[in-house]
Amino acid sequence: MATTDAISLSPKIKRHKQYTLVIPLDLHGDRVLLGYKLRGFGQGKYNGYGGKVEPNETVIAAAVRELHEESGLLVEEPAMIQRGVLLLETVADDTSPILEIHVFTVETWEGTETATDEMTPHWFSLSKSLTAPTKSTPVSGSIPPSFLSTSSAAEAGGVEESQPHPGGPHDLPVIPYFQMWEESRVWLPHLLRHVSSSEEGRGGVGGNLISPEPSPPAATAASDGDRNETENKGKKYFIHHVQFIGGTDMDAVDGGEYSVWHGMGPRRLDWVDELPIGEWEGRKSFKTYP
Ligand SMILES: Nc1ncnc2c1[nH]c(=O)n2[C@H]1C[C@H](O)[C@@H](COP(=O)(O)OP(=O)(O)OP(=O)(O)O)O1
Repeated sequence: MATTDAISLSPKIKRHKQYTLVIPLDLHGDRVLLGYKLRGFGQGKYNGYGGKVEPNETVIAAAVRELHEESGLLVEEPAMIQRGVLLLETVADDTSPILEIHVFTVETWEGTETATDEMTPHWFSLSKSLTAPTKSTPVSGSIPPSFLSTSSAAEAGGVEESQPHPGGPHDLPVIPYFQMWEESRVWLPHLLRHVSSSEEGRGGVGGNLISPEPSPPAATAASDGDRNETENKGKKYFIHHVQFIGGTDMDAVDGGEYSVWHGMGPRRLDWVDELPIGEWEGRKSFKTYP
């Protein structure tokens, strides 16, 4: 509980640097698409698709562009469903901007997910990924060899389309939360539960694949904003505010190295009716939210 209550954001003036992050969801197939980053910032991690918002580009146009460049999937702007914002701040370095990452999901697109030289696509089970696993959960061990072969091919330099998992959605692995950016294991299970519970009400998400009473959240998730999950139900967007204290990413494939963007410190996750996007637009200073 302390982690969500303790955050006290830097009163210093900091620039915001805008990014996008898009997570394709195949609700009827009970699947979530993530990319495995092959190079650059975040190499060796799974994540949604996204990147920097270019000067004179809108956030939503950047989301559409990055998704297409990195996955081959083509969506129209109205198909982008805005879900929330990550505000990531490092206190290990006074000069780094606040990363303002706008999170979207998409449920319809044209084209097929394709490996690029930056990302290889992987489908994960939606209903099995509603709770953040604890470190001891054998997440990567649950990924069958046939599933990994796409990534190996692309890592070897090939560009190849991912194939549906032969065993169908029931055989898809749990999202490997410990091979993602640290803050993802807090907000992503919340978002997936939020989407699933709204879909359940509409009779969606793979028919009966989502159990009507999902198993209780793991301890890590429970301390990060679950307290008000029931009362947050009608709210549309999340704001996840995290301070990093700097450190070594021990979960990285290569053992990790020191970075100001490691070491998740104080954080809070709030659900809101409206995102104060206007307030952030072009903003050069940073004030405590809310
Ligand atoms: N903690 C953290 N730090 C940095 N980036 C992220 C996170 N968590 C995240 O989810 N992300 C996301 C935000 C973006 O979607 C990507 C990072 O984008 P990046 O690859 O740096 O941007 P590009 O514009 O694609 O960069 P180029 O390599 O093309 O220059 O991760």
